[in-house]
Amino acid sequence: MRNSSADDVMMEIEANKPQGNGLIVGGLSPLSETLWKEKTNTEFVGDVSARLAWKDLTVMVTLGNGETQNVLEGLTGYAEPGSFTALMGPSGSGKSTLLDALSGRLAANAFLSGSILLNGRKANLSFGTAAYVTQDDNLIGTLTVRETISYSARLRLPDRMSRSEKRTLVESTIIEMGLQDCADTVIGNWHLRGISGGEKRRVSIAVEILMRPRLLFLDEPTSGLDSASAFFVTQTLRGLSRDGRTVIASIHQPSSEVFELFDRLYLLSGGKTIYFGLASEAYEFFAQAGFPCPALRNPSDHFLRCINSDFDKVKATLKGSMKLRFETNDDPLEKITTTEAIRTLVDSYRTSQYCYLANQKVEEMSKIKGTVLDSGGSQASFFMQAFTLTKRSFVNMSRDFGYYWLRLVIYVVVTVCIGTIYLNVGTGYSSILARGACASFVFGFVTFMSIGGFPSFVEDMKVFQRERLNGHYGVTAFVISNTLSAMPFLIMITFISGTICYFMVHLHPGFLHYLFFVLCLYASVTVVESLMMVVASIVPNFLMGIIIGAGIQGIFMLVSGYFRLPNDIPKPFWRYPMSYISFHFWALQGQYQNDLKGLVFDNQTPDLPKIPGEYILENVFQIDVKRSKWVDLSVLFSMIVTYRIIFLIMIKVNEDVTPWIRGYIARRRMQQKKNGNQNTTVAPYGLTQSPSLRTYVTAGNTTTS
Ligand SMILES: Nc1ncnc2c1ncn2[C@@H]1O[C@H](COP(=O)(O)OP(=O)(O)OP(=O)(O)O)[C@@H](O)[C@H]1O
Repeated sequence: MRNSSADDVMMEIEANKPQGNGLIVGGLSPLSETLWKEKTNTEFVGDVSARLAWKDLTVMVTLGNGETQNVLEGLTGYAEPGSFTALMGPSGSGKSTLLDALSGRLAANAFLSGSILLNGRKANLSFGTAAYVTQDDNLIGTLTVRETISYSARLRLPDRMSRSEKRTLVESTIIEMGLQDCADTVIGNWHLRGISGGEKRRVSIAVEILMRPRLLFLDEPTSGLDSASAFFVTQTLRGLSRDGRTVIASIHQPSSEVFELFDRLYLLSGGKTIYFGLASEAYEFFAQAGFPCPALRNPSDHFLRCINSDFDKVKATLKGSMKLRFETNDDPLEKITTTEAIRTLVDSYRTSQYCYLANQKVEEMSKIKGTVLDSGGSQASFFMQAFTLTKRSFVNMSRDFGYYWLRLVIYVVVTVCIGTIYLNVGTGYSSILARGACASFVFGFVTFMSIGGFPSFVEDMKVFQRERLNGHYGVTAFVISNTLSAMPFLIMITFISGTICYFMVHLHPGFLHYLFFVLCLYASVTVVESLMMVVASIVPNFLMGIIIGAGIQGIFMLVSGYFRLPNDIPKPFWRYPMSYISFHFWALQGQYQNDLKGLVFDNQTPDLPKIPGEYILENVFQIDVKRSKWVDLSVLFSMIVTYRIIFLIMIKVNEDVTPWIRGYIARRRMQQKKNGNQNTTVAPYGLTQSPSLRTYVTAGNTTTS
């Protein structure tokens, strides 16, 4: 069977190959060519298009009880430059798994056998070699479409590329994706009305095609869109493929207009191939197999109707006249079960010319060793990445009312309340405890409110995970930018609220005392932020994260030395190490000294001598007065650094160690099951674990498909 339309396209691309200056770049538009030239100093670049082939691909997953399940079984297929391949099948047929297997993103409990070849070589596609557009549009809601694409360009394009060149690339991408009309509209979030779902999807695609990747994977790019938006998105994808790119997308339920845009169709059911070939010939295949598409039925609906075994359950539950109507219908599908139809179609495909041609083509493709495509990840320097991320994050924080502005309002209100309650606290006998309680409330409850930023951290983490997996920037640049961008807001919030509190309560007078108080408040709030970032990297669900963060802070508060005096805190666990780990402990110790040292307080009765602050510190609050309060402050700052380092380590662990451990556990379970029950299916010979990042990327969405 000849692929006439794809061949025509290929000829067109061949004819358009730019030549000259000894440089030959295959199948690229002038813009794409610029990027590839930027990437290499070699005289001869060669054909950089991506030919992807997969042979006998089997994916087996281990379930919680150690049982195994084949999600994909012996799939063979290919995707060529200049063509748009659609993966279709009923829910649970393995579309996402095939896409994940091809892009190197399988879950840790999934094991892969067979081969995946990119340009005739074993493929290793993780971190940016291929672009992957996920189902969820994890974009920053406060940025406009143009800003989103521009920041992405600055994050990844080489530093030596001029600003005007970068701008040209951004503008051309906006035009390519048909986003001109909404270029200056914000993406939108919970309080900002933004662009439509279809436009969001196109922005997600625009960001991924900026670096002109040769291979583009998309997981259900049309899901949740109305038919017009779905058509527009699909047409854009087809347009992208015509630029010499290889585009593979899983599509759930395409309309007939959308279906007509597919070049090739990979139809799956229960992890088996039902059909692979030209989309336009699927109609003929189904007719040959005994399931012709009835007149007036959308072909894609018909194909999915034939292979969706859920229809058996629907038929079984239909009673009476409806059932009779089915049985008297001429449609062959109404006479047999879907399971039987699937079996017939799988067998028909295996013995068909389509299968024969696909195998032959894959054999051919595996013999030709083409260009090794390097990572399509960032080409910007570390400093450029860190600078751009800091700026982007700062802009987002300043525009998102819920990030810091709302907190500023609450902090001001709460500190005015504190100021009113402890107004001019003085140096009377009763003010000794009042000062202690005031400090405890400020460093306990006021810092606790920083937990309110957690939902925003979770959103940031989702964007980071998407961008990280597509190789946009490194972990260190993200951690540094995150720390720097929040700094001005935290300084503003803590200095404004700290100043209100300090002057209303009339704490120990003197500039250094004031400075210490606000610095201590700033450090404590930043420690809480850093702690919550660590929590966000472990528990990306915002409700669970807030509960865990609140729990940790509650425990820290208990051992701060206010609710139980330091010497009375039970040893060894609560006193050592818990009170030393608690930032409240250091903040309170420092502030008590800052406030009381040097002051003299009235005694219980006027005839008794006045009480020096040092005496109170040592005997009432059990504070070590020999230790400088600045030491306490330095400990708080070192905690910020420590938590940020833990945050960085946790991200690295999530990326590298967790999938490895999960894979190891899955193997162990499988082995144990095998030992306990010889009949259980176990990994066939040659099954290898795939490079795994899928759990990591989906963790934020609490789904694995
Ligand atoms: N890592 C995994 N662990 C356990 N089961 C898995 C795993 N990955 C996939 N599966 C199972 O394999 C089957 C195919 O899943 P997959 O997500 O690939 O289907 P799909 O065709 O993309 O479905 P949908 O259209 O609903 O997203 C499902 O039954 C799913 O539960």
